[in-house]
Amino acid sequence: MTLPSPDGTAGVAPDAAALVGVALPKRAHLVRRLLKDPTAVVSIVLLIVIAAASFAAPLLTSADPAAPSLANTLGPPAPGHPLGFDGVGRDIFARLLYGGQVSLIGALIAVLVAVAIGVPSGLLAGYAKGAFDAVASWTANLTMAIPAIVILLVVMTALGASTSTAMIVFGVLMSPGVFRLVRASVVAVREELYVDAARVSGLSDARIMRRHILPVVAAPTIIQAAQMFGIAIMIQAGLQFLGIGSSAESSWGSMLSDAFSNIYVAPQLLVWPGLALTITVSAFALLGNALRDSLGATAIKPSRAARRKARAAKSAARVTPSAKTPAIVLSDDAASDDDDAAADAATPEADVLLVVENLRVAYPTSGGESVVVDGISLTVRKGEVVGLVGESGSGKTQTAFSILGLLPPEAQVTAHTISFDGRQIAGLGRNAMNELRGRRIGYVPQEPMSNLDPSFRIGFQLVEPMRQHLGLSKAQAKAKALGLLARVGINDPERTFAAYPHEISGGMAQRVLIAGAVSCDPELLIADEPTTALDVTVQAEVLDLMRSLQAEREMGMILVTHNFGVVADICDRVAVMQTGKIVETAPARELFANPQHPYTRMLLDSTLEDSVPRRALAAVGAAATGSTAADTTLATDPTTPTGESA
Ligand SMILES: Nc1ncnc2c1ncn2[C@@H]1O[C@H](COP(=O)(O)OP(=O)(O)OP(=O)(O)O)[C@@H](O)[C@H]1O
Repeated sequence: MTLPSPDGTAGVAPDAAALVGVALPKRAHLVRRLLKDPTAVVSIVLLIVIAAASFAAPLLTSADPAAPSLANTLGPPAPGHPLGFDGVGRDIFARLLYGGQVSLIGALIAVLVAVAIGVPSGLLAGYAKGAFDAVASWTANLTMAIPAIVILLVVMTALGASTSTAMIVFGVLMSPGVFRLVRASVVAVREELYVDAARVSGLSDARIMRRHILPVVAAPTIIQAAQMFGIAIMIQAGLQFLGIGSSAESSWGSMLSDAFSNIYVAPQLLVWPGLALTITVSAFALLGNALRDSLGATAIKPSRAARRKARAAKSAARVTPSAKTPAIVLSDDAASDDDDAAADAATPEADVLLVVENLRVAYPTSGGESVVVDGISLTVRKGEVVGLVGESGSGKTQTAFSILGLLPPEAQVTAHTISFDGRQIAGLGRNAMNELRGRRIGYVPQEPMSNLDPSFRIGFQLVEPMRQHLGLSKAQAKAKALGLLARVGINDPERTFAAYPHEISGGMAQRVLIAGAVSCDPELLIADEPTTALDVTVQAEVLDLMRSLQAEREMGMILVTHNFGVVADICDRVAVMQTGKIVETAPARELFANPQHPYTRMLLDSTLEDSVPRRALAAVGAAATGSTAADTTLATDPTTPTGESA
């Protein structure tokens, strides 16, 4: 007896696995594509005819499929009995039609049970991971390891020979296949940056699941369900053939059984149930294949290059914000240090927006721990732009993610304080952080393309957080989104609003993300290398946009960068990071004029050394950005070293 393989990659739906991570296209597109595929059309027509004939059986024949007649035993076709009689004189045509009902309903029961168990458990296990995932995966493996036929025999013996019971049990036995496939789909998609972005924008887990995860899970599940239908029909016929199941029911399996008992005298009895089974099962298999082709071809996937870039960015940062965030342990002297930090700011405390004091982030290693942020302190005032500068691996992103509460669960985070607008946010629960992220703290990521969900239009992705955080109606949120798109310099906001991410350029995508980040009027914006992934000609424009948005909204801003050109262009104050420590903090002008720390001098030297100042690209560009020629050179021609610091 064939059951779905444990990993969902062979057995019931070998090809469904290829669709892991692929979103379900719009229904109209799918139907149109299916109708263009002759295989799909033939299989759908066949299935409709079979289902219609089965369920219209009382209209098509007046014969009783279960009434034996010794006088008609193995009788030939007769008026009203077009296919003749079986070994006990029952009408074959009636049995064939009513048998179709039993087969289709039985298969439907099995598939519904498998999907009802497999989909929710797979979603939960893949999304939440942890203990539930471990227990569910273990249970699925165990269930797959037990021979289905043995379980069916035991259950049927204990509960009675009913086809429905057998199919419910079979559905339970098939559910691990669905579970594995759904779990794999969820695991694949939850690692996508656009899911991280949705989390950063403060969307709840339920919404992320419904909007971003479920559409991706739907495609492979539908394909697998089509394949499971065929298998369930075969299994059900097999059980009936073996005599397991109700003998009062007409079924294709029991017709086969009867045909085998009379194989030497009336071998033609095999033809009708054999044909019915072959055609129905083949139609389901062909439909599954056609669905796979249609879903695979129409699904909108991020380009390979975008995926490669996203992977590279992820492995460089090795940060995977997860649904679970590590608890931030507050040091005992939190209150007093909080005050100290605010005092350090040398401005009235009312101006202080963010205070980070003595933040430390470490990861367990085989030999102990690796400290990636080592006791840093940072203050951001209202309306101030603080640059966090340092070479690759110095801990900038880890610092930003600590503030956003997005470090992976294995991170060990301690801090005297992380306070936002006077409120301690270190160690806040997920819901409380969701209230802050996206609403009061915006985030602009490094990888514009990967942070937009490829299966949703731009407009939808902009509107959703505004509706959730600001309680706007659809129309209000759309109006605001269009205004924002225009504000961030997108020429045709309506067109971009209606576009999918693959239909816009990287520069436009970054503008869209900036629009999204400021859409709920945050007081603090954290921008993690927002121009790194962009073409140099677009970098200056995007920086200019960020600077003007920041000024007009008086947002505090942390700008993570390794580019001193960007710092010169936009930052009021700069904190220089080296191997997890802040080695120097100074107003930007002072830092450039008189760097104190040797590491800062080294970074500045390596940025400026030997670089030939270029003329501004065009007077318009310089005027637009308000930059000097030297600024433009710095901003567009960075030569900052990128070696991993120890
Ligand atoms: N999950 C993790 N486990 C162990 N180490 C990690 C993890 N995530 C990040 N790190 C390490 O933390 C250090 C700081 O990483 P971080 O991403 O903050 O650097 P960065 O200064 O932002 O660099 P870049 O400019 O390349 O993004 C790096 O050495 C990185 O390898």
